[in-house]
Amino acid sequence: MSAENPKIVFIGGAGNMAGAVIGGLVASGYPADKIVATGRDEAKLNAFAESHGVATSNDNLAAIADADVIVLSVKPQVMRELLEGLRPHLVGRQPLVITFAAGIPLDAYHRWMGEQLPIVRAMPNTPALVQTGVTGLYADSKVSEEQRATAERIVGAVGISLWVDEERGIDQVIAVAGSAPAYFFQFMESMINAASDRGLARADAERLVLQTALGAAKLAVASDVDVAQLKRNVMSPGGTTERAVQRFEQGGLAQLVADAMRDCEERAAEMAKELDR
Ligand SMILES: NC(=O)C1=CN([C@@H]2O[C@H](COP(=O)(O)OP(=O)(O)OC[C@H]3O[C@@H](n4cnc5c(N)ncnc54)[C@H](OP(=O)(O)O)[C@@H]3O)[C@@H](O)[C@H]2O)C=CC1
Ligand SMILES: O=C(O)[C@@H]1CCC=N1
Repeated sequence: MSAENPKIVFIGGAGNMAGAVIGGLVASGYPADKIVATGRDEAKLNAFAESHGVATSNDNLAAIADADVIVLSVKPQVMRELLEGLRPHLVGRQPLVITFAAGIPLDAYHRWMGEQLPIVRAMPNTPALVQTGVTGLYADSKVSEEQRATAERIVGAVGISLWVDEERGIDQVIAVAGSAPAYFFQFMESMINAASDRGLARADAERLVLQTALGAAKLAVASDVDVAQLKRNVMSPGGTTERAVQRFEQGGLAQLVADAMRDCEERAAEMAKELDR
């Protein structure tokens, strides 16, 4: 493996998640000529090559032939068929494999792909595209320290990362980070719709809501105090914010969020069970 910049082949590379990571990697200065994105849809691949400056291919086998790192980023439901096709071409080889898929345990990859392979489960999120991603990482003892460092370096180029000690930790990362951009988008969407229903021009509502979300997140990251205190700092006694926050509390927002996160985590475990049916 080229220690400096390993050749990374993203299978499913023009999809949402891998596309975001590739976009963030290239923007971080990772050489585009060390990245290949594969897929099946030629038009989509051509558009991706054009916009990201990386090589693309509809031939997974040719693409992985000299790969140092293979990133798996297809939907979980098509993973098994994909990997059983790759397996004969990986005999005697040990590229580092990194998988983004939710709900597929490491032992399934070893069964489908080859027991010898070093495999890292990574759970990124789409803000990787703007290098503000979060990635949970899990590996077993087949993965060397050097390979762990390589995985960490790749995802580290698109945001922060966190190793979890147990595989179940990846499902917790899904609930709190992998799926979570969608929670915030949903909240923003609801605010934009409500403001627009109340007569604010939609474009203005969008601008104000997005900037407020960005400002709140930046402030929380930069601040020494916790988010509960930052919330209180906005709430004047008897004022407007207090009234809005009371409405959230009466509506059970905290419990609703906790239930949604539990559902998310449980779905990951359920997906793992579905593999064996
Ligand atoms: N989206 C997200 O926010 C996150 C997703 N993930 C995980 O990432 C993985 C990908 O999800 P996501 O990006 O959303 O899905 P997408 O459907 O956007 O991307 C999957 C890509 O896989 C390609 N593909 C399908 N079959 C093959 C094949 N046989 N060979 C090569 N490419 C193939 C598709 O390309 P084509 O159309 O050309 O077939 C498609 O572009 C999933 O396993 C998901 O669990 C993890 C964290 C967050
Ligand atoms: O919804 C999903 O299953 C994937 C995994 C995390 C985000 N998207």
